[in-house]
Amino acid sequence: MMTGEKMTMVDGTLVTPDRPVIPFIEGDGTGPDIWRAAKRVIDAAVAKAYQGSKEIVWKEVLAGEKAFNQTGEWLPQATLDTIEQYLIAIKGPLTTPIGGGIRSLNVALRQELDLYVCLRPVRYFNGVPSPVKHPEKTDMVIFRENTEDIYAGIEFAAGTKEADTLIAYLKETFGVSNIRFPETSGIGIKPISKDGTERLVRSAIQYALDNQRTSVTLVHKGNIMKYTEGAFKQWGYDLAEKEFGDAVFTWQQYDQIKAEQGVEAADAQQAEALASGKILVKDAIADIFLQQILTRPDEFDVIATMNLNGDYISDALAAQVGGIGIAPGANINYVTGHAIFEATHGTAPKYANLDKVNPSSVILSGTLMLTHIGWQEAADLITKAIERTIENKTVTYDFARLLDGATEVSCSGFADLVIENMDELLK
Ligand SMILES: NC(=O)C1=CN([C@@H]2O[C@H](COP(=O)(O)OP(=O)(O)OC[C@H]3O[C@@H](n4cnc5c(N)ncnc54)[C@H](OP(=O)(O)O)[C@@H]3O)[C@@H](O)[C@H]2O)C=CC1
Ligand SMILES: O=C(O)CCC(=O)C(=O)O
Ligand SMILES: [Mg+2]
Repeated sequence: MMTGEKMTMVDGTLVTPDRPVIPFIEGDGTGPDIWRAAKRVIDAAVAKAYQGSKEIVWKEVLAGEKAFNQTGEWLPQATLDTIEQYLIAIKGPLTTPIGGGIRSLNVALRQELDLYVCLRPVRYFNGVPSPVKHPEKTDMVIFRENTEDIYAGIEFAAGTKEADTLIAYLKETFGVSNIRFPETSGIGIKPISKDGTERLVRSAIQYALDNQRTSVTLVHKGNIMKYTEGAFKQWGYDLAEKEFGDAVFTWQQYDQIKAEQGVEAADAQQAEALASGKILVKDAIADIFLQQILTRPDEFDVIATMNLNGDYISDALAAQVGGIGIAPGANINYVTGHAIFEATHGTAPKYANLDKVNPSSVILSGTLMLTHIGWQEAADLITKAIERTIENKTVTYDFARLLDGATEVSCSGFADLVIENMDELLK
């Protein structure tokens, strides 16, 4: 049996041995198909980039249907303990039933390991069919808060003792009178904290600085949800100015200069700040943001937002660059070093075990993982090989159905071609 070593965090820096042990969760539905394909591509890229001097030692951990069938538990403690111990993991999608049954295992993993950033980069790959005229103008990186919001799962079904008690408490103690149908209302709670906002916005701005990005947009519905989403915006601006000082220029500063010195002075100071390379920290209300990412996507760069907005925005932006088949993601705690890499999409159950769907989202989540552990050469090799495979119009069904002259290949067939194209690139 192959032996490997644990990844470690030393003085805030991730240390990667040459043979790191990385736990993986296969996933439900199409998970096994796409995971098998992605694993082969990741292994091939590492082998080719480092000629055998580095290798990932995979360690399977169970979650979802496979875990339930084998252990009677959906998310065994042993899985959490193993990821906790080995720091980094990668997973296929896991099923969440609608309206009842178990709560999301995907969300549980993020909460249990306190993976507070959901990082979802959205970029265009040349040749991918897209519903917009200029998909290449979409190049954004979503920082979605991953532990709070309505997504925390604090909700009570209509007609239960808990819902009735909460509704009565709201009415009697706070004088709440606008629950339209109190007898038949379910109740959900939306916690948004200063701590949670600050660590998310801090990570987004730091990312923008480290990756030569130009702006960070705080996306919120703060006009309506004032003390949750509105507070997110306020805490975000305050954090930017307090912790990043001269490295940023905010719209809050712009408004202040405008109020004190007029619009021309504000425009001039903003122009000067941006010309000197400062990051612009701005905000957008979520509804107009969803219009503007379509009408003027080049005005947005890094996006910082709360959990539910981030969920919607991820799929909307993925569509602009060709769909969910090519949308990678990572759940990260930058302080402890824990991270779980996973596609943006779900289990697509109707395609399970057909060897059909696009494995790119999990493969590209693998490149995020390789970048995260410092193996950039292997990550770049995969990205270039995917670019070439798509340019050759050898694509899975999702792209083939929209692309004239395309050759449709299977999930595993796409992985084969990506691996072949790595060899071509290395010639
Ligand atoms: N992080 C996770 O593990 C996530 C889990 N889920 C869970 O997944 C389950 C199914 O969710 P659902 O809402 O149907 O969303 P899915 O993302 O699973 O699928 C929706 C549609 O997206 C397209 N699609 C998804 N994956 C691929 C792929 N790899 N290649 C090409 N096209 C793809 C398919 O479109 P088409 O029909 O047009 O071919 C599919 O029917 C639910 O239980 C949900 O809770 C959902 C999101 C994230
Ligand atoms: O956990 C789930 O089932 C859905 C989660 C989701 O859609 C997401 O995180 O993007
Ligand atoms: Mg989603």
